Amino acid sequence: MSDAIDSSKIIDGKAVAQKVEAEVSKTVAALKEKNIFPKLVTVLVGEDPASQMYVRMKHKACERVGILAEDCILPATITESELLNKIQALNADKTVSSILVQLPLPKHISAQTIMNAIDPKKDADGFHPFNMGNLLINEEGLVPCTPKGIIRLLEEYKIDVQGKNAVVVGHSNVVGKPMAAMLLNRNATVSVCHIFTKDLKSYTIEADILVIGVGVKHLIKEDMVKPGVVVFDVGINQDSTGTHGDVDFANVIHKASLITPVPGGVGPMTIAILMSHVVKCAETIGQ
Ligand SMILES: Nc1nc2c(c(=O)[nH]1)N[C@@H](CN(C=O)c1ccc(C(=O)N[C@@H](CCC(=O)O)C(=O)O)cc1)CN2
Repeated sequence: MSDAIDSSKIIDGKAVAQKVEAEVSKTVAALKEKNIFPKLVTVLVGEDPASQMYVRMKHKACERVGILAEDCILPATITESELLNKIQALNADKTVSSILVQLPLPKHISAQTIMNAIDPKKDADGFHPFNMGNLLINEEGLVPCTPKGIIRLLEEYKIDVQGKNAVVVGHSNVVGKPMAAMLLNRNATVSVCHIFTKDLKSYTIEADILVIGVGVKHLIKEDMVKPGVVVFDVGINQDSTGTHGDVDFANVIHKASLITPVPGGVGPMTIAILMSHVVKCAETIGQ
């Protein structure tokens, strides 16, 4: 049963993303004074409508903050070695500061092989093993954008992580694993749950901070969380009734102290942080 919603509990990802973008715009303007023109090339393989939409959103964000954006659209039939050649050409192109390969890739291409080929200095997504490795040893440089966005939201809402029980549901390279590392770097006690976890509720019920990104609509119910929990919902599930998160928002909000909505929570932060990473790449390589 869902009662009236207390909007003071809703984490406003759009507003924080705007704040991040305003910071990025200033840095971009300062870089341009020094003849450094940050440029992002997005590589999109195939015609997945969701991926097309995310790439469009990234280009629009580039436009808002003054970053140059270029599209590289490739057919789903491209071979892995052809795609590797394209990445190598972008690595060698001195006008390109960042390269982003939109995921998922078609099944015949190994995403990890492609990530490994991107120059780590141009890796705005933070997926290269060099950048992931640095994250693990608490040398956070270019790190995956979604978990970094969640860290920024924790900071903006002044939520101390140290000593808290943080539960991450999902163990992908894009969200779950880097999220766990970032929380561990901030001295949370971290549990990572996934599809093979027995008795998910026995973990989520202990969470002070709960992050979920598994793509199962409303997996997290009110009875699975404790009062006061802070919830970050990374799930995007589309159906005929609209876009839904992995959390049963209308009911869980009554137990939570803070919670991200879907849409308008974590998603906009992913893109804003990406913008900040493009600038970071440009600063590092001087282009
Ligand atoms: N190379 C990458 N591929 C993928 C990443 C990534 O970080 N790098 N993450 C996801 C998709 N993604 C960005 O690429 C992404 C997903 C969702 C949003 C977003 O803002 N969503 C909106 C809702 C949109 C809707 O209605 O469907 C929101 O939450 O408000 C931004 C980026 C996988 N691939």
